Amino acid sequence: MITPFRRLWVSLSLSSLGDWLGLLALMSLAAILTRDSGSFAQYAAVSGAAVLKLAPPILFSPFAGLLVDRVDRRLTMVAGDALRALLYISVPLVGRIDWLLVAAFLTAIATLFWSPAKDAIVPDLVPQAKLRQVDRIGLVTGYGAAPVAAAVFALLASVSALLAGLFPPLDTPAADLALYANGVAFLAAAAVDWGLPGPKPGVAGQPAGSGGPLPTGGTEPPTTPQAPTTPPTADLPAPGDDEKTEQIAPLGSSDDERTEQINHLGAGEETTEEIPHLDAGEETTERVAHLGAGEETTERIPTSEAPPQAEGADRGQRKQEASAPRTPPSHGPPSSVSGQPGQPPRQGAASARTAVAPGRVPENMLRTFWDGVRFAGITPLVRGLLLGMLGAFATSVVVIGVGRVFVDRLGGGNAGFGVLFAAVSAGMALGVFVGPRVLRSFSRRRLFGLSVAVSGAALLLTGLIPNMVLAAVLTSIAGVGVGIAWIIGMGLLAQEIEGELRERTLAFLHTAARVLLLVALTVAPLVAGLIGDHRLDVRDLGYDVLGTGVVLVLAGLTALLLAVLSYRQVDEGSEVPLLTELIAVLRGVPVGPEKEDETLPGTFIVLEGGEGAGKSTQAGQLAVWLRDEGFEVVTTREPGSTKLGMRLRALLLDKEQTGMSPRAEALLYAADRADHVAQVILPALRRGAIVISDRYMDSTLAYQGAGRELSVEEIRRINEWATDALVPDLTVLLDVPPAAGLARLGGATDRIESESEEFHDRVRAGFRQLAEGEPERYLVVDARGAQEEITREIQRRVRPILPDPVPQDAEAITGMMPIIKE
Ligand SMILES: Nc1ncnc2c1ncn2[C@@H]1O[C@H](COP(=O)(O)OP(=O)(O)O)[C@@H](O)[C@H]1O
Ligand SMILES: Cc1cn([C@H]2C[C@H](O)[C@@H](COP(=O)(O)OP(=O)(O)O)O2)c(=O)[nH]c1=O
Repeated sequence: MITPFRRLWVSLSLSSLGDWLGLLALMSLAAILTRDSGSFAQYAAVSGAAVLKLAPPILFSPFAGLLVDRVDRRLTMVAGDALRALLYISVPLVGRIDWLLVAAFLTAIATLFWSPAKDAIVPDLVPQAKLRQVDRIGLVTGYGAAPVAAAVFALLASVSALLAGLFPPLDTPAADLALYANGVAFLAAAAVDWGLPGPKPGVAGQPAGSGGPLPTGGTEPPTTPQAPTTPPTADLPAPGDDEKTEQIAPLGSSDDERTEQINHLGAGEETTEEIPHLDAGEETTERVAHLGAGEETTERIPTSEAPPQAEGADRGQRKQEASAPRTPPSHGPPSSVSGQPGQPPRQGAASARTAVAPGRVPENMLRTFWDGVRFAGITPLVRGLLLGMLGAFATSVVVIGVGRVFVDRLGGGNAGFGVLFAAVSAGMALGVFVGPRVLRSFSRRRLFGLSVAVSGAALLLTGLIPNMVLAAVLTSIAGVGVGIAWIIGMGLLAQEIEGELRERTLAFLHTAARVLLLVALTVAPLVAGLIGDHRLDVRDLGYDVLGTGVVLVLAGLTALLLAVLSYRQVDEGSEVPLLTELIAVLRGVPVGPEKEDETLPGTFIVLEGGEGAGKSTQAGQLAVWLRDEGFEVVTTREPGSTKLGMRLRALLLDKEQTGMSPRAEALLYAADRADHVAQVILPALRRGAIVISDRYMDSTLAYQGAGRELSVEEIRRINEWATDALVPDLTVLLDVPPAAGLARLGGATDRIESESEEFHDRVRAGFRQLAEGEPERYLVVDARGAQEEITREIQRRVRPILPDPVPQDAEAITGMMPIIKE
């Protein structure tokens, strides 16, 4: 069955393919039609076609969005596709350059109206759970179509040449076939659009904007056709669905929707255990699946394995109740992101991206631009990133601007242009894809500068050595450089700035990229035309100086210069020289003499403090924030985060367990910690996650050391052994007078909480003493303050120690790559 969703997918793919193919074919035909009019006219025609096709969306997209709000979206889509089909077919039939230019402009206008109609129709056709997937499909079809279109173009050009060879009467310009094919693709898209469901009853005739919550972020209940009848999980596995990403709840979702999986590999047994997150002290149940010999079971067990009489077991319950009004506990599967409590419906990933999508935020482009420029001046890092990203992007676009004439001079013709275009765009796509994965232990900031430089060097060589095959290889390398720089730059920018400023800066980036694109496409061919082609004869050796080649060399040099400038701004000034670090990373050895032990890519943050200080609350808040920032976060706690730990916890907190000797108690906490580090913390840190633990070693030093009056030094030694000396990167001490903390909990309940007031006073003093000993590794916060203020204070302290981002949400960030066609 063809679902509306699939129809949409087919239609989007056809349109994207057609758009790219159209751009290539029009540029090619422009070159062919003006071949006899002198080289300058030829350059002007090629860049004219490109500019007329690309400029309207850049200049007018906000206005088109407003107009489309008043008409039927489906019909707008059908009309947009049909019109483009007719225009593309008309170009080779008329066969005149002036009509070609007019048609290029008109197709762009058609796209201008088609795009917002498509954006508005998406939420009507797609259940909320799939919006994210649609986002991704939009990106894949948007960018992925570029190299495919280029390949198709090269193929059609070759077929065309072959046909002309076999049947001389068919000797039409080689781009004709591509344009006809393009017309057919758009006709097909129009037919597919026709089959999309029309406006729903009640919504009919309503303006697109008010029915489509995507641009407005509306809060009406889901009205998608599938949503009410299909359970959210049932429609998840679909083509291209990525389980991992689905499990990561969309930005802004409440923390309790997320679960993490920890794999324990035991003797012949594999256990996948989903542990609860500490979200405002809330504990959810946990599902443990044992995969034994051919047997699979899923059992639900309570979080605390303590016997019923253990007071400790009630704590989770009580906390859950306390926080219930704020975020109702969710026992649902992690993927049920639709219908989230406390979340306005349909404010998923799709709207997160729309917030910065082109043409929406920059309502006043000039203001956006100006704000961006002003902000860019604030930090060197931001300045350097913008400089490098825009520079790399703009210079590589030059390849497309001069490419058509360049390959003509190299005897590449249409097929050659297709190959060149495919090389650049596939390179960019590859760069964006591998960027976060390449040289993981190498500094992201340095890799950023290097990628820009690599793309510059590749362009330089392309211009210097006019050879078709080399050009294809080198331009794809340039593309990879741009892609990597772009994805890393986006990640670093997102980490450096937040809130409204971030959106503005991203909007600026987007606008600037599009403007630069236009400038590069206009100016580059014209400069090439002005330079002209010459032949240098040095004694017997002749060298062809091509105008296009010179422009590529200039673009390469500019990119190299920008790479140096931006590298200077961006590099954090590590003592290890760039080359040393690079070589070390390539050889797979740790960098620098001081890091002889295993270097853990993750970050370890611990919250410490007395009872009721707000540790779980703050751990939850911190986790939500960091996840929104795109990090993988593991929240955990002591005691009791492993299977063994749960049993120890039950023993340790059971009030019936009277007369436990202090040393035994200290050793049991240390045993719990040893298991916790080995099973949960280290694996997460090794894969680069941020681990947030509610209590760690300092609790034992304070409670069993200061509180039980054992030797703090001895306990430290035992714990260093237990944890293999794993020290947190940051410990946040929430300092609160014991009475105030215990009062928040509504009185003492477990074995430790029921200790005397003096005991808790000693514990508090113990914590403070630890923090005073190592002020650079601690943040001490007065936990009597307002919860939100404490959260902000912690964020301020955490921000500088965050690792370079490895965006999991690569697709959301990729969305910021300027789309040429839209
Ligand atoms: N800054 C604060 N001011 C007032 N109450 C708070 C604050 N932080 C947390 N609470 C409340 O205090 C209680 C205990 O907080 P919790 O985070 O569970 O502490 P801990 O994990 O340190 O025992 C909860 O009911 C929580 O809502
Ligand atoms: C980790 C740790 C906890 N404890 C005590 C402190 C708490 O009273 C108890 C942990 O119980 P828990 O319910 O986790 O308390 P909280 O929410 O305050 O973290 O165990 C120690 O005495 N030593 C330790 O090393």
